[in-house]
Amino acid sequence: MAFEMALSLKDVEVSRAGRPVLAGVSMHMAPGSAVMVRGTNGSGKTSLLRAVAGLARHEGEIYFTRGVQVLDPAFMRSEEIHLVTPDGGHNPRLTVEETAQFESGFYGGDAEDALLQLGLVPQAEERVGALSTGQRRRLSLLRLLIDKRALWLLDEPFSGLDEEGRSIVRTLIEAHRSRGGVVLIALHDEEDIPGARTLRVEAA
Ligand SMILES: Nc1ncnc2c1ncn2[C@@H]1O[C@H](COP(=O)(O)OP(=O)(O)OP(=O)(O)O)[C@@H](O)[C@H]1O
Repeated sequence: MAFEMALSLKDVEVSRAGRPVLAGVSMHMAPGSAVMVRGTNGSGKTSLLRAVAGLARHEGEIYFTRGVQVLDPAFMRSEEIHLVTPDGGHNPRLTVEETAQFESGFYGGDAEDALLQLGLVPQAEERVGALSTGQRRRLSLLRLLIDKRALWLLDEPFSGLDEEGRSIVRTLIEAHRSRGGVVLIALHDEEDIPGARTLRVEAA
C-alpha cells in the first residue's frame, strides 16, 4: 500500500488559551516527506502538531490533498493521522500485552509483531505504570505499527529513548516515508532525522 496524501499549511497562526503562540507558518509536505519542527522551549512546536491534528485553534489554512483532490479534514483527523506524544496516554493499570491487545482490537493490526519490533516482548506482562520512561515511550509508538495511517505527528519521539530505541524510531520513519507517508516531527536541535527538512518556529 502506498499513501498519496500531502499536507499544506498556509500562513498558519496557532493560539493556546486564546493567545497566539506562533504565526506565519507556511509549508507543503508531499507524500514521502519529513519535516523537523525546531525551536526553543515554548516556541510552539507541540502547538503546531496539535493544530494539524485538530486539537489547537488556528487561523490560516491547514489542508490535506491527494493529487488535486482536497480531502475532508475531519476524515483525515479521525482516520489518517496519528499524533504520538511523549506520555503515550496509556492506562497504567493494564499490562503491556493487554495494552497491545486493546489497541489492536481498536485499530486492527498485529499486536504481537508490534511488541516484537518495539523490543517490548520481555515487558509483556508488566503493567504500564511500572515501565521505565523509555519503555513507555516505546509503547507510545505501538499504534504507528498496528494501524497504517498516512500522516504521523511525532512530538519529541526520541525523548527518553536509548540508542536502540532511537534507531527503532528512525527505522519506522524511513519505512513510513518509503510507503509515501508524511512525518512531521517536533524535535530539539541536538537530534536529527536523516533526509528530513527543517522548519524553524519562533514564538509569536
Ligand atoms: N494547554 C495550554 N494552555 C495554554 N497555553 C499553552 C498550553 N500548552 C502550551 N501553551 C503555551 O503555548 C506556547 C507554546 O507551547 P508548546 O508546548 O507548543 O511549545 P514547544 O515548542 O513544544 O515547547 P517545548 O520545547 O518546551 O516542548 C507556550 O507559551 C506555552 O505556555
